[in-house]
Amino acid sequence: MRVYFTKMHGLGNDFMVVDLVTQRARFDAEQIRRLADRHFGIGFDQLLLVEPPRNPEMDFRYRIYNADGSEVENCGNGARCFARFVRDQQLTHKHKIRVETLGGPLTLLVTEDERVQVDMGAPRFAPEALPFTADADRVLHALEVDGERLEIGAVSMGNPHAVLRVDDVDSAPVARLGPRIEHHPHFPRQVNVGFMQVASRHEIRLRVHERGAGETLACGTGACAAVASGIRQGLLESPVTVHLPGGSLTIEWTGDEAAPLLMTGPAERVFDGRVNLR
Ligand SMILES: N[C@H](CCC[C@H](N)C(=O)O)C(=O)O
Repeated sequence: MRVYFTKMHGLGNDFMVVDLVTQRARFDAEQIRRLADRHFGIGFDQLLLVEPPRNPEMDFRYRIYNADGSEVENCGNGARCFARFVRDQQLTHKHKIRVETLGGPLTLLVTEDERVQVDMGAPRFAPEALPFTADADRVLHALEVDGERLEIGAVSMGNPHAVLRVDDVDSAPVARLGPRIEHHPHFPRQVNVGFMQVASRHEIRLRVHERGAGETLACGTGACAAVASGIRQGLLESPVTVHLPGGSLTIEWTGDEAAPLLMTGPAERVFDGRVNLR
């Protein structure tokens, strides 16, 4: 089966985007893993499938799969690329786009300069929202990893995030601790792991070891989770510029736990392609 796709990225977090409004195709986990491979396939961090909405009040549904084939609830950089894609493909002419995701509804605003602002919804700190095995909702949780006692912020942005404060992201033990926390038994559905260096009250540096994809050049939901945890700890004030290896995002949040986080950043097209699915 021949399928047309577009390769896109948000600050280097890269995606294969497929229009399933005008095309028909089915992707299983094995196929996704093969397509995600950067030597034997197309290569991407996540696959984004654009579908008609199930709820008539929404404009689209978009499904997100990690490179390991797992379906996930939310993808911040992916949401910006999705918004750019549906307008470029003439699937909509709206500037305000409502979309269904596994993690809940999102509202995307495409600005005149083609930047995209995403209402990422409110953060959730209750451990069961991630899910995370903990006795109570805390600003910081103790987590034992290979005999080391860590303190983490636990935040759900629809998808689960553990946020670890470090003095210097460049020397942070991302490769060693990322996978160990991702697969820690206290995270029954695994977890994305953010390593946050506080540069000022309005600026952080961040690296993210992503669940199901490894360290990526940027993570939108990870940026939101780090800012939410940092503001809740009294370390940060909105707006916060988040410097990731692939570039910077602006995150706004009033600190009211019912209020949504707003994320603004770029979305780039790289190339269009065609692939034959088995
Ligand atoms: N790896 C994430 C999904 C992609 C999130 C990231 N690419 C973003 O921009 O938010 C998870 O398993 O929850």
